[in-house]
Amino acid sequence: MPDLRGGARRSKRINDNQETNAGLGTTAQRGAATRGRGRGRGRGRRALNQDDNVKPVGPGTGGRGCAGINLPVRHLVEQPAERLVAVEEEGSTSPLPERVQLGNSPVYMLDRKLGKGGFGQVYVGRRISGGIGCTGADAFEVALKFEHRNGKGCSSGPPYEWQVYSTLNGCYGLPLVHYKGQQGDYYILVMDMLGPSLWDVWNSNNQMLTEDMVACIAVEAISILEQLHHKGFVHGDVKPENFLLGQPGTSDEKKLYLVDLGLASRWKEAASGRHVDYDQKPDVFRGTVRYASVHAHLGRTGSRRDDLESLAYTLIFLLRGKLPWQGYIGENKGFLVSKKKVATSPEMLCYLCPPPFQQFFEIVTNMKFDEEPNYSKLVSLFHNSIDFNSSIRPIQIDGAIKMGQKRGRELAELEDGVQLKKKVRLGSPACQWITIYSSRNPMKQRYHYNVMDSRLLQHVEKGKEGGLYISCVASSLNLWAVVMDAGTGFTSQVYELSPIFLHKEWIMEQWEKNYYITSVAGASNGSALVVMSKGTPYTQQSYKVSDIFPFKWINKKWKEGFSVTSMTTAGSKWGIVMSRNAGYPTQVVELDFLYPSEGIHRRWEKGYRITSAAATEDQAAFILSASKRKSQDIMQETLRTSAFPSINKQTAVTNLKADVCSLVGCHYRKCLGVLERDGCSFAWQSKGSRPLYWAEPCLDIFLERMQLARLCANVVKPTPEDVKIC
Ligand SMILES: Nc1ncnc2c1ncn2[C@@H]1O[C@H](COP(=O)(O)OP(=O)(O)OP(=O)(O)O)[C@@H](O)[C@H]1O
Repeated sequence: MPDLRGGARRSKRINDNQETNAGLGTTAQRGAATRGRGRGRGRGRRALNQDDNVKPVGPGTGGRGCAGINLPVRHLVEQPAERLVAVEEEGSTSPLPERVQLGNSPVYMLDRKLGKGGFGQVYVGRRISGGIGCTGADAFEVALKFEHRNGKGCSSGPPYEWQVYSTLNGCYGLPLVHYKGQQGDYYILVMDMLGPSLWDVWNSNNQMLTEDMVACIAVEAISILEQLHHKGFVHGDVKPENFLLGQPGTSDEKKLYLVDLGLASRWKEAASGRHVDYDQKPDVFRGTVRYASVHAHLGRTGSRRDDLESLAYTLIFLLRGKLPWQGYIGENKGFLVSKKKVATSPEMLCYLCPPPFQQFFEIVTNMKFDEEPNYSKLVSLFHNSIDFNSSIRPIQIDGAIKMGQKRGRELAELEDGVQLKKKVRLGSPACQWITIYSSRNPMKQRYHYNVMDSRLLQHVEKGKEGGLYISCVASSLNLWAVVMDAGTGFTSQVYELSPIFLHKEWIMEQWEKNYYITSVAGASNGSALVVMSKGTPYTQQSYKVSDIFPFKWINKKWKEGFSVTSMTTAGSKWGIVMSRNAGYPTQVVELDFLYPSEGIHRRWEKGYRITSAAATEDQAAFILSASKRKSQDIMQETLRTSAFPSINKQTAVTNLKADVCSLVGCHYRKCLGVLERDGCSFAWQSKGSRPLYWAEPCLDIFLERMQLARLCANVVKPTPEDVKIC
């Protein structure tokens, strides 16, 4: 994941972060290319093209928080990645106005500084005359938030936060905004003045808060978020610095407020009331690295679950004084932090915290993208930590009390709910095969696995004799898995097993002969198996080797009309092959530390199907494509197993409980299942809810093998009409 690691480096070394291209062309043009002159990517060129356009931007560079200061990375949705990087210095050195008057507002004199974030500076504004009370439009002191017109949030006009405040003004738990306008070089918000932030309180309390206090913060923060979510927004930057108490010495001094709506976004569309669509853009990060949800690190569209996950980190931080991912520095800080978040089990994270905090964390990290949080259930978790009948509390919990009518009942239901859900963060990595099965017309197919280098030729030659071509290759523990089948449409095929990942000279030689890469696998020792075929629809091809998942490069090539057609890894290196005319009008990527089950299901629902997959020890990436054909017609399922899913493993189809992946076997565009015995293979597939089978070479063998197949989940004995003889 390039942007999480934040730093594909420019490289002149062959096979390191290199992009190599090929296309159909004349011999003369090819000649030019091999002499290293051709850089064009248009038709007719085959040129070596070092990639000089992948630069570090995004989550990895995003979390630039200095020690103690957690500055957010902010941008508007859909802005290009290049514009996402937070700049810490103030937008300008223009002096702030000494007096502020916006429209018909009172005149305020600038007084002491209240705080400063990555985007604005906040000062006390004291009315030069009149004023009553501490809050409200007539208050004699207000908070003035200044953002310079050249500041990073104001490139296209007033800060985005203004729009959000316009919609949300008056929402429970948010400070009231009384005036807004531009004066000189500054956009200025006039709002109620508040007191110290939870960060300040934590700091002045020996960097530790009591359970009682944090439990009160928890329930009140949940109720504030509920109100905000109810209005259709998510906050997007929940952290101790953004929770403020009321002014000291006033009746609001123990009241909790949430400030800074600069990263707020809609989870619900204003017009239709529908939940916004799921998407993942791995080069987009919004939030503050220390408290951001893992989904936010991965560039997924923000939704209600993300605010709650950030709240969980906030609470644990206030209680324990530290989070396990503090202390990372450098340009890949974002990647390291998100990796650590996934690798930290709830038990480790909540060590020494009272049980409700762990339960809260487990519930919110289990939530689906569009799941409606059960706020009152979440509040009820802290029921035993707070004396709801006492009026003396470290933090007012008026909001939580109002919403808490159902607490008793919810608490009982909660017990089951917590236990039923599976854990998403195991804290330890696992090693898995991920096999992708797609329905398609009957055809002959064969697979070999645990193949040593020296045995590869023998298997491939045998398949070739039977008219099969390699359709898919993968590697585990330096052994190869090869799928060969009769339905590839290839007319000729070559392959090379090379100690180099990927062997450019050989690939370019084959490109010269009009072969295109059709599958590729890298082993952990760095060697690679590259298969190149004739008879593909491709007209041009380009590949890239990178130390990080090269999303930016992929994105760039998508815009040039290429699609990802093969993908693999060797150790931590990625190898991506992209081709023109692959027949995929659109592609999306799912990238995660775990198998991204929810994302894949959401993409499936939208008609995408997995067409490439690869994984390093840290990350798994899936490319899903919308096909020109109705891709909804192709059924697809994935299988995760600890060993290659050979016959015996078929029984485990629905019983797998594995969660973390680090190996990928990709077996796609094929049948739903493949069984093989005595050199013969047969496949089963299901159509709709009714299973359909075919077998070769004859029905008897098929039926005998069904004894095995019947062990498979969802497989029933076929009726004669179901059976087609090949
Ligand atoms: N209404 C207020 N009353 C008192 N202090 C405030 C108020 N609003 C903000 N502050 C102080 O100013 C700081 C910065 O404000 P805010 O978070 O809105 O700015 P920002 O630049 O958008 O911050 P960030 O970098 O977190 O996005 C807050 O952390 C807080 O300490």
